[in-house]
Amino acid sequence: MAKPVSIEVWNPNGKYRVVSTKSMPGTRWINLLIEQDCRVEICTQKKTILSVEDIIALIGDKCDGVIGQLTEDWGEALFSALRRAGGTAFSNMAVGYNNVDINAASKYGVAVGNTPGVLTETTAELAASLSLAAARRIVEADGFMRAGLYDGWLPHLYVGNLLKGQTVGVIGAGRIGSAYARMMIEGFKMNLIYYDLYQATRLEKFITAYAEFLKANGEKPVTWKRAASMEEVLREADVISLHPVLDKTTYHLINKESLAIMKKEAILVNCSRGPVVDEVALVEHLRENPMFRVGLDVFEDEPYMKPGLADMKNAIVVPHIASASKWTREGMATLAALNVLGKIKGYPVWYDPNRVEPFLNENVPPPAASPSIVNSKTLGLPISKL
Ligand SMILES: NC(=O)c1ccc[n+]([C@@H]2O[C@H](COP(=O)([O-])OP(=O)(O)OC[C@H]3O[C@@H](n4cnc5c(N)ncnc54)[C@H](O)[C@@H]3O)[C@@H](O)[C@H]2O)c1
Ligand SMILES: O=C(O)[C@H](O)CO
Repeated sequence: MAKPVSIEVWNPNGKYRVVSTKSMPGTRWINLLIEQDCRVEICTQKKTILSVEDIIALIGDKCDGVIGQLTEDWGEALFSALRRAGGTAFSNMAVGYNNVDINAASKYGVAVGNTPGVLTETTAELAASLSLAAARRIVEADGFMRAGLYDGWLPHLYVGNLLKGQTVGVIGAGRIGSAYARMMIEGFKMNLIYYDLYQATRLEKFITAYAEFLKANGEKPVTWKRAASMEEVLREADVISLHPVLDKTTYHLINKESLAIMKKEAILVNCSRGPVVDEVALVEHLRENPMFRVGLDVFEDEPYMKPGLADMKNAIVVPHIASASKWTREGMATLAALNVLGKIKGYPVWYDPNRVEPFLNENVPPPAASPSIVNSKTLGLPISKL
């Protein structure tokens, strides 16, 4: 028998019981649920990662829907428990849902929501920050200053790379990968090479138009190329940023062999998911190639780092904060709550998960729809015509 889990309750007399496994930023998401007759229970347990047993205890005997986190293992055990409690709705407070077994959810008739779009620019900005920090050795230089080692300007002190005119490589040019590419191209006039299973048509059009603009103003135009293979990107790019989903095709996409074909002074950034990179191979590569630099927001065995990584001066590491801006995190909470609410109330699924802005305007009520349900087709859920 699992121990009871501590909770905070809002609107105790609400008809529908919605559980959030974590406190989430802002209050709009709570208010939206309360306005629609939900009793909201927020787990207040002082434990960062909840176990399956903890969550089963939270679900209890009657639960209509759950808002969960990417650190939780949402599989057979949790979806069957949710279904037994009468629940049909779950949403990750994240766009990535590799922690969720979609087949198990669909088997129990549970809709699975995620939070696309609201975090695109915020995440791309962190990838751009890591790219810059690595190129200009900002973290190393900051440590040097704080250690009191600076005793005057020197021609060789913390010399890094100029991004202008270099090539940025993007693996996975979806929402975030494309936003990052635009930042690096428009901001730093880099050239692009990308690899994705699909053509990034809008991105290509943007760069073509930007190149025309530069040319018309007497500047060197930027260029773009869609690579036929990921290896082509790795060979040619000076800065490579990883933005694919994590699935069987992308697990250890970056490994000993792929690292070996990258330029010795390349920069690698990962703001996707840790297991996209073989971290043991990466530590080895960083050790053998001191001019190779890496910026990591995610780790293979999160929250842990593989042995040796923390000692590498050519690595910048931050704790999975790519989507951590106030506006984005509040928006993610709102989208996750509305995913769950929409299913409970029998609303349709929003017609385009790439256009979620109408749900984020605090001055008007959100559309009566679930913003993004990833198994909507399998469950045969109706799509909004709004
Ligand atoms: N670090 C963070 O805090 C953070 C924040 C947001 C998202 N993410 C991660 O970023 C991922 C991408 O988010 P998004 O909104 O851009 O999703 P998206 O679906 O718009 O983009 C993912 C892209 O990856 C491509 N892809 C899939 N398999 C591939 C493969 N084998 N090789 C190359 N490309 C492949 C897809 O075609 C797609 O274009 C999420 O799934 C999540 O895991 C991390
Ligand atoms: O997938 C996601 O959304 C992130 O990892 C957290 O923002």
